Amino acid sequence: MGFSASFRSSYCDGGCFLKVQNEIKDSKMRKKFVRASVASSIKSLNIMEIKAPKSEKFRIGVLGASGYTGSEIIRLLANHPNFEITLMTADRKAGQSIGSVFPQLVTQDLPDMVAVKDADFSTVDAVFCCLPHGTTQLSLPIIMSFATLEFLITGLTTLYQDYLVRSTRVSKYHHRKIESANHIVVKKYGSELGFKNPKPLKPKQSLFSLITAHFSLKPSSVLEIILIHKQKSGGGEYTGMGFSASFSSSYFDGGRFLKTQNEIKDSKMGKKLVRASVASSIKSSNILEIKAQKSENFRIGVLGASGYTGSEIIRLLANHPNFEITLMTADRKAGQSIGSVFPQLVTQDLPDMVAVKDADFSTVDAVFCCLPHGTTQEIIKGLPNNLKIVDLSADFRLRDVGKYEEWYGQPHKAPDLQKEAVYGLTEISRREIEDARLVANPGCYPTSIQIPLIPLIKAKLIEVKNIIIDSKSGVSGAGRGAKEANLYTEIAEGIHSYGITRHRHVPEIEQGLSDAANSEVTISFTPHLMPMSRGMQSTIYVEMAPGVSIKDLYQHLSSFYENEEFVIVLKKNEVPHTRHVRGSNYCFMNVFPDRIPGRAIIISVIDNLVKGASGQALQNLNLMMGNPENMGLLYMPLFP
Ligand SMILES: NC(=O)C1=CN([C@@H]2O[C@H](COP(=O)(O)OP(=O)(O)OC[C@H]3O[C@@H](n4cnc5c(N)ncnc54)[C@H](OP(=O)(O)O)[C@@H]3O)[C@@H](O)[C@H]2O)C=CC1
Ligand SMILES: CC(=O)N[C@@H](CCC(=O)OP(=O)(O)O)C(=O)O
Repeated sequence: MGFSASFRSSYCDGGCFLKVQNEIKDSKMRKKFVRASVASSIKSLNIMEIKAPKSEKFRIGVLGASGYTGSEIIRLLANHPNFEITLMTADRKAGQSIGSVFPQLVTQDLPDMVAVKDADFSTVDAVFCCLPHGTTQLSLPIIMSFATLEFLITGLTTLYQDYLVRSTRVSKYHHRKIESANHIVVKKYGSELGFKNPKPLKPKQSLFSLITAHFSLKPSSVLEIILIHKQKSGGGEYTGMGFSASFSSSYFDGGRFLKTQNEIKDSKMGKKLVRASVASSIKSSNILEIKAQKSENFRIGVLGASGYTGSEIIRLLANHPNFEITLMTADRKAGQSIGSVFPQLVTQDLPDMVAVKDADFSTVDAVFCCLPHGTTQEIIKGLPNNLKIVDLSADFRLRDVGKYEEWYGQPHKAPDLQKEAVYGLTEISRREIEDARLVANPGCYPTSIQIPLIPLIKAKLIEVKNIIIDSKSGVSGAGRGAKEANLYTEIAEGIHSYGITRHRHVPEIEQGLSDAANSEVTISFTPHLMPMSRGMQSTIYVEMAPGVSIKDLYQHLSSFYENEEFVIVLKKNEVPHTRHVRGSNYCFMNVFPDRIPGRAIIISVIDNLVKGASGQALQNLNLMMGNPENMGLLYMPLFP
């Protein structure tokens, strides 16, 4: 699978993208090639219905789920197509839910953690053992005592390797395990050394000594050893996985594990249901063979690909099943490759960036416009009018052209287009966005503020006077352009307010809140720059309407956003943190009583580059192109 990330399912039937459950049920999907990666956390769509039956899944246990490597396994498996977590253990935190221990995983529907001694290993086919060394040896016998479990363990602790590999006292049971393995993969520092058809171990000989002798390695070598066993039930085989970040891809053809290119080619995979986790960046594999046809994709342009929001679009689209980037523009960096401008994207096979004036827009169906405000109106005016456009700049957000000129200090260069633009706060304006050609993606501060306030104002639960908003942003909010004010020395080790009473997001926020209230709303808004690269928090102080309680606000927000994929009202008293939404499209929020009677404090957090910009933009383009709204967006937050 791709890096750190999330896959969504795409179901393609002869090039026609399937939207509704019935279409999918009626399609020939079960016989045809399908490029599917199934997310486990889809709430609002009917995709659950078309998930493969449970019997096709492997049930996974995570021992030590309350630790960092355990939670990273959970993050990665959130989008794994056929590994489903059915058991999680913890020690001090046994009995707790994953969301209470790792709020960034609150969206995952998982069992509570139990103590290892209480775990029922008959509910799993494989385990990731993420326990501290010194405890692992004690835990493994408990697991191994379940004879029915044809288990495979990827040791995340050195001690596990000690136990299975270095120990001179390999038990008969382990001898049997090793000998029955029909393939052993040995890795050193991530590189595969190979090692097939293991020779039988002599009594008391450790596997480690066998391997080090075989490869002439020093006895001190640290190796990762993966045993591949034939699976007793189901007739297939399964493979172990590497250390938490390196997943092996699995190709199943009628339950059979495909190993070589020829086997893949010769298989009936082209006609059968294939559940594949497709890596975009694995060069050595032949996954490209089974990627969906290019013609089934929408061709996407990214204008301003060399900026922060542009590169975030590229990161998100790397795992999007039917949006393919065919055009990218830059200004100063025109002519360069994406890998030279953003080395973290070097694995992406993308066209070089060109200047907007040299771009061939006949090669795209839709564009994300990630340009500075002030440059965007003219550029969008010049685009072919069959293109769908999501504009991330502020140039089309204000309906009142006069207000734009007043707050942005320049004339509006495309007032006609302004009439057509739909303001893209997805959860609020979904219907209009679906039919729009040009969507003005909201600013990051306005997103974090309007998501909690609009439902409360519409329901008349809060007063519209005296709304005080204190917001804080990471520095990426200011873009990648070099500015003295954004030097490390200017922003590290301190915070400061800016744009007090005159920040250009004021009219945008007031526009949205006034629409909700059906009357003019004026706010107090003070943004702050924080010494962090991403993240945004808005702390909002409001006066409740007469007779309204905190409970009413909480209940209304909870029910308003109950079926929303990306807006999460946390449990009572839980404080939203920016670090719990980092890299994801989630908005976490909560409501707290103020000490002043009748007032409430609302806190909402987003990642300014994702829900505050590129993630919401992708949500919008998904809607405009008829995709499920969450497609390509189920990246779990990156924490720590
Ligand atoms: N950063 C954030 O958190 C958010 C930003 N936004 C908005 O999204 C837009 C993009 O922001 P961001 O990515 O941060 O900005 P960056 O400054 O990081 O990137 C700007 C991009 O536009 C290109 N560009 C600059 N000037 C011109 C021009 N005159 N003609 C054509 N291309 C040009 C740059 O090319 P080159 O690198 O070659 O100079 C670069 O690709 C802005 O309007 C911003 O306000 C919205 C929400 C949040
Ligand atoms: C930290 C920082 O400088 N943030 C930007 C807002 C980023 C954003 O969302 O602005 P757009 O309206 O351009 O989309 C600012 O205050 O101007």
